[in-house]
Amino acid sequence: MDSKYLDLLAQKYDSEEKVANEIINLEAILNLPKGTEHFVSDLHGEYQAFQHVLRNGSGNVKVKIKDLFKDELQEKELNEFATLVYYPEEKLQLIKSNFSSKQELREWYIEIIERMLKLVAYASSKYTRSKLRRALPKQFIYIIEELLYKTDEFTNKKEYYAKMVDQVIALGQADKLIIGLAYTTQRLVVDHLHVVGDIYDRGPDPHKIVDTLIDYHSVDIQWGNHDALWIGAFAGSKVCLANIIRICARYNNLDIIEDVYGINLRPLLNLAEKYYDDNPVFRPKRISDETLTEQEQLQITKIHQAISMIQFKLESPIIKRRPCFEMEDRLLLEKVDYKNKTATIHGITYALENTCFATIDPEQPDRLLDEEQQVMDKLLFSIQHSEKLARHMNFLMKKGSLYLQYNGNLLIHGCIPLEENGDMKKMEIEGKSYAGRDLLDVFEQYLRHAFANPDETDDFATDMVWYLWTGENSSLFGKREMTTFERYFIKEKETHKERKNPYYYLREDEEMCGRMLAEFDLDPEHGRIINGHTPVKEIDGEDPIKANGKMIVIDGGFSKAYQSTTGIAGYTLLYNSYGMQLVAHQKFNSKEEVLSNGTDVLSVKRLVDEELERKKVRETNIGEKLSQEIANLNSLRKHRYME
Ligand SMILES: O=P(O)(O)OC[C@H]1O[C@](O)(COP(=O)(O)O)[C@@H](O)[C@@H]1O
Ligand SMILES: [Mn+2]
Repeated sequence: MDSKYLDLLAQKYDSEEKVANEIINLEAILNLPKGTEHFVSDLHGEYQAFQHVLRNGSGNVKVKIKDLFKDELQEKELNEFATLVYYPEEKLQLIKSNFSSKQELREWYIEIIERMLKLVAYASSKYTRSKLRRALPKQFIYIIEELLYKTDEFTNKKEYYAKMVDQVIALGQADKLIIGLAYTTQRLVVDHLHVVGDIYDRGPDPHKIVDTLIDYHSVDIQWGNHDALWIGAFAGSKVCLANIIRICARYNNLDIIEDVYGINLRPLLNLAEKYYDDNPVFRPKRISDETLTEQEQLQITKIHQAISMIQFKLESPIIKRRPCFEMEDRLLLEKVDYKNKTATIHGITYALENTCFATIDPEQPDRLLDEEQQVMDKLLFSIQHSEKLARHMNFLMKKGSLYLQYNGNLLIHGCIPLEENGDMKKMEIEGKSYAGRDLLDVFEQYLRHAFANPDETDDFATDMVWYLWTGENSSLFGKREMTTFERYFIKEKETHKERKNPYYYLREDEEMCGRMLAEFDLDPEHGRIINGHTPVKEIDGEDPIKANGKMIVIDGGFSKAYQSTTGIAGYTLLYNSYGMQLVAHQKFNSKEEVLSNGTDVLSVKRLVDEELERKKVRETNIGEKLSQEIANLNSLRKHRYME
């Protein structure tokens, strides 16, 4: 071992006892059961539903409550208590309004505090005390620890404990203590969270999800295609920017752009008002409850058209300057016969409907009008100067990656591009050929380069981020082409089809999954691939657990827009020391509903795999790091304190 490193270590552990202490501590931790990992994906802006699964730990909180109290509490009381743990602030208000006397309330407090303490003790039983301490509400650490670790076999301290709780209540601190204990429980049931992509688009509150993740105790993200699109916009890609605005308009979410991220849409609106009219296919999708006025709908419809046409125009020069993207098929504006309103695609001529080509010069269909150019310049400037967006995108970059190997599993949003015969699909980039893991690594390098150089807007790296959104070989997209243009303007459904990469049927095969795991240096025998991106249609009998459990697809439709296709409201995956369980969530209506009638979203658990022996920290990624630390400490001990 490097002697300089030992010197540094010796500064921290400046006596043999200190070194020994730390070794004892770490060795002991290695023998604890592994922490619970929680996987979610395709959240698509559905903050409330996401909050709910986070707060109930995908049903884990309820399990713990039942374990502890099933003999003493009725079903209704169990549910009430669970709701108190999920939404302590609101539930406390509701419950407290039912008490008529102070005495009644006081008795209730005593009972609930006792119950909460039992729950925290149980939920933390597989963690160290120091980990529990970190999860406790700061202002109550001392009191909670006293109450949690009360060992009063000689009953000398009975009154002392009772007085403590009494005083908490008398001094008006009971609510805060209960709230703190509820959040501690939530935090303890999930040790680490994985978000397997697609936080953004379609739903109303992606920013609130990111804010929650920023404050979350332990999290990583595997970017989804929609997340990459937002990163791309912030990194300077105008075509990515046009796409995010288009999708926000389509789903009636322009306030995310305008109010949340502070981007002025006025110039775009002016342009839209000037060139566009009503158009049925560009009307916003009605997925939010609030009703828009006719005037507002019309405005969005016009913006939607304006930004879509800008998007189509912006795609063209990129396709032309990047032959390696092999996207010439997508030069659709050039395939249009503007006089006859038809387009010839793959040799077939189709009539175009609901067109909005007012800003198109048929001679140069991809030329932006000066006005369009100016609008995009302004939009790009303000998106790149949005402080809030900067904070959110920096976070996605810091915690995110294209894929992740974690505790033996491969986490990836979309796919590993494959040939039909199962070979890794090759892509030629700047004169070099890449496939499999190398391809994904080079994609990630470009994305990071683009992000680090926001002033370069037309360079290869920035174009590459757009390719990740829509290119055939993109591991995030995984389809032959994105048929946005066709779906707006052509009636014939055959043109809407987006052919999937062979990965999506090959992943049903166990051996193929093993090959992909091996490509990422993971053990095919024990590892699994955790995927998002393609909604699993339970409604049609599709199984999210594929390839004999080697492949788990957890896109179950948090996105309300997709729930009618999937038939459920999202999957989450839990991986604790006993094994893996997939949880299928039923439709989540609202927090208010949970609060008022105590009903929880019914979740159905399915066992993916049961460990024969409980998995320990030693066998995890963190365990590996700790073992390395132990080795270093042993070497310090040997070379500095024993020789
Ligand atoms: O349902 P919408 O809003 O039209 O979006 C459809 C588009 O979204 C995509 O499915 C990509 O989004 P996902 O990553 O959520 O699948 C495209 O392939 C498709 O063109
Ligand atoms: Mn996706």
